[in-house]
Amino acid sequence: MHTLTKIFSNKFSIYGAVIRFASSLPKYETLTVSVPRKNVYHVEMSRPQKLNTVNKVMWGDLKDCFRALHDDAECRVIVLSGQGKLFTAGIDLNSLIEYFSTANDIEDIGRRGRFLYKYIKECQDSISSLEDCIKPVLTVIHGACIGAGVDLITAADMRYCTEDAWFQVKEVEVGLAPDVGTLQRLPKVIGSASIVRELCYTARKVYAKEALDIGLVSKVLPDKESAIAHALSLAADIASKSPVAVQATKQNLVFSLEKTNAEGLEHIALLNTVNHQSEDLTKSAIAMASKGDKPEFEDY
Ligand SMILES: CC/C=C\C=C\CC(=O)SCCNC(=O)CCNC(=O)[C@H](O)C(C)(C)COP(=O)(O)OP(=O)(O)OC[C@H]1O[C@@H](n2cnc3c(N)ncnc32)[C@H](O)[C@@H]1OP(=O)(O)O
Repeated sequence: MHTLTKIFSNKFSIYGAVIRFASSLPKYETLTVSVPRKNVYHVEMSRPQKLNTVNKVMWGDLKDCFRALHDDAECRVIVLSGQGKLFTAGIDLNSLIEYFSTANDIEDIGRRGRFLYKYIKECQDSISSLEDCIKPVLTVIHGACIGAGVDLITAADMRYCTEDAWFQVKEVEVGLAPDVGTLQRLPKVIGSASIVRELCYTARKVYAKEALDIGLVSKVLPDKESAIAHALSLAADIASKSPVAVQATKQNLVFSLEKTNAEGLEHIALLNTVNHQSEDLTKSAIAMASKGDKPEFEDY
């Protein structure tokens, strides 16, 4: 057997798959990032002992991580999951209490309002970083996905869950109206205003089978291991395609959510005015026409 392993500065390649050394990956206190497949990045919420609850540090880490991956040319697809017994139990209620108590210490209503507004906007930015990231984000949900978890997964591109998974828009039960994305994105994800309102007003749990029936998830897998394997395999398939084409597709899908068809069409026409000149298109077309090998694409 000839030598198939090449050493680079911060990555190595085995059988053509470039794997980054863990030491060269970004580090976060509440997230773990790995590269299990070529160009596929796995982000895991890693506060299992705290049920992956979203505290102040995790709000910041999520935003920093997805912004970094947006700019990382080697990263083409991201899989997001949670370590431990469940995906996430939502916002860390202790950090929520701390935040309210800090707000209450501010005497003036105007200044208190400014403080609260800034906090909500920071949390919104953190969730929106998944949608703003130009790389497709697949989520794998096991156990429970509560409150802020629903905000998080609805900002992602695709959702897969395990048979034991359940989802809960729990905010009204803790005296809040959801304010970091669920009310905006869930209706677009599941398409039934009636079901969205029922879930948001009652805070009832949605179990895996119903989640599949209403289109919240694309597929239910038996357990976490098979769900992660399924997501990684899909991610690897997407990562093997032209990153120019995949990323323009996400950009235009996200843009078109808020726009008329005419505006969406104009946007993709402008994007493709540039992208039709990409070598990816030529490579793909030649491979298709000649029934040749699957093309390899440069990082983007
Ligand atoms: C600007 C605002 C932005 C975003 C707002 C988002 C709103 C939300 O996210 S609302 C949803 C908040 N989350 C919850 O209400 C979940 C509460 N937890 C539970 O219902 C349960 O813990 C469970 C997730 C169903 C798991 O149950 P179980 O397996 O029986 O474990 P427990 O014994 O209940 O919990 C273990 C341990 O974790 C602590 N904990 C659980 N959830 C939270 C939480 N969200 N925040 C902080 N701590 C949490 C729980 O108190 C236990 O702690 P011990 O010290 O071990 O007792």
